Amino acid sequence: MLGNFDSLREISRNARGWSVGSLAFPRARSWRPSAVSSETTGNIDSRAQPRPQCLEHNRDGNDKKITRGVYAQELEVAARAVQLGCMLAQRVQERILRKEENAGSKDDKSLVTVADWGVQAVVSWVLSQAFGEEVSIIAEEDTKGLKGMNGIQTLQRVVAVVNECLSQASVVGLTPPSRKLGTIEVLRAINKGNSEVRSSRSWVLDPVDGTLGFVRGDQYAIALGMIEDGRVVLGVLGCPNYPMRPQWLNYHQKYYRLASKIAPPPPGKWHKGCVLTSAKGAGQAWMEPLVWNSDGSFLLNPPRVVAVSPVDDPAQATFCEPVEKANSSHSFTEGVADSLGLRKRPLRVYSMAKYAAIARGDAEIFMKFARAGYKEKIWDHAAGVLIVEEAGGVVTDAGGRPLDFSKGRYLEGLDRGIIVSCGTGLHRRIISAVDASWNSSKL
Ligand SMILES: Nc1ncnc2c1ncn2[C@@H]1O[C@H](COP(=O)(O)OS(=O)(=O)O)[C@@H](OP(=O)(O)O)[C@H]1O
Ligand SMILES: [Mg+2]
Repeated sequence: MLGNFDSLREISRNARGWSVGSLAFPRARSWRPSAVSSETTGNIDSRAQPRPQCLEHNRDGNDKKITRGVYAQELEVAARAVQLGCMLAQRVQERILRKEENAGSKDDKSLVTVADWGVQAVVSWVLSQAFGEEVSIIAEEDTKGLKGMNGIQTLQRVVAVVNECLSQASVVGLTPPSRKLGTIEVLRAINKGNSEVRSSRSWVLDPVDGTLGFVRGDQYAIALGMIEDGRVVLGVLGCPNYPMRPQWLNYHQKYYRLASKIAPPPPGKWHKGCVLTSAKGAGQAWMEPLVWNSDGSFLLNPPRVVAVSPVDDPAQATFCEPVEKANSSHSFTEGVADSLGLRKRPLRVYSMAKYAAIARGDAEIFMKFARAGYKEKIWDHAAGVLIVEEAGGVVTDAGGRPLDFSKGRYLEGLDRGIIVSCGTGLHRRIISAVDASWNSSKL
């Protein structure tokens, strides 16, 4: 196993592929031409863009590799880890909807499920295999809820789903562990998410962002970022239920599921689910569609470039916000929307799928104004901010300052709220509108 990130430069390449730590990546894994056909990608996006130049074709034409700057290897590992997390979470969500699994609550009364712990264990395991046991991971979950009489049964289900998922790691091009992980190993993997923040490099993980949406069968996200010297340098955002047709974002997933029962999507074609990726300085963001199989696994599709919307006229803009007004004041954003001249009704979506909507150009604005005293956590924003910025968007607090990821687990010093938009012109207008409405608001 490689001991540290510097060792990544020593990544070994051989005839079969390459490896990072003890993870082997087969040479022609997910970007074989067979997985690239329009049959499997479906009607991905009417705004689909030409293949990015960063997708290099090898001379034999049978193998494609992605080079995404200095963080290419980290991004590759992170994307695979999040894809595995998507598989795990989606299976648990199905079980919750079939009432075979349920959610519990944490000390702060927020929801937690087998998927929150399971995804954290899987992502942490993959990162440790790739970058060594001393990798620093700052993640949302701890193992308190897995202790005691009540916790032990949940823990058994977490261990089972983690092993179920890791046994299928080859779906994402990773080598499954040689034997099942034991309870102690799973607990250790989850606990690794409580590392101290490092000044050099720390991974930041929200294993299931938007847990409320998750248990309600709706949108949620798996968000993994990497912070280096206080700046987010890499982001991967898995959105397993993100619809191929963005207009479906307006509806709860239960309608989508109903429609899918009446007219099932053709097998092997993309209809929902994607993983967005980018790295600092790439100047681009990518989306990998997930083509779900009936057994809860998926086919990987080649990444394609996504970009923010070119719209800068507020009258044409769509703005998104959290579903729960406890998480962001709907009445305040209504006032801002009014004074900005936004005409469309707000798009209320659970989780960081809102960042995905901005990066993909499906919406132009995302605003979040939490109640006074609430401290935003870095894992709820890191991956989304990086992806939106690299896709051409802007993210600041309401004072127009970049979010500060250098102060530990929280976004310290945040001025009022978070504003995400597709461009600087629109962004300036939003900030002015927020200023104009602020003093008369009760926030
Ligand atoms: N009181 C309060 N105010 C502001 N924000 C809060 C608050 N409580 C929680 N959270 C964080 O919001 C995350 C969920 O954000 P969403 O945009 O998905 O909200 S919503 O569920 O659609 O309303 C949610 O992320 P998850 O815990 O991962 O679901 C929290 O980190
Ligand atoms: Mg969250």
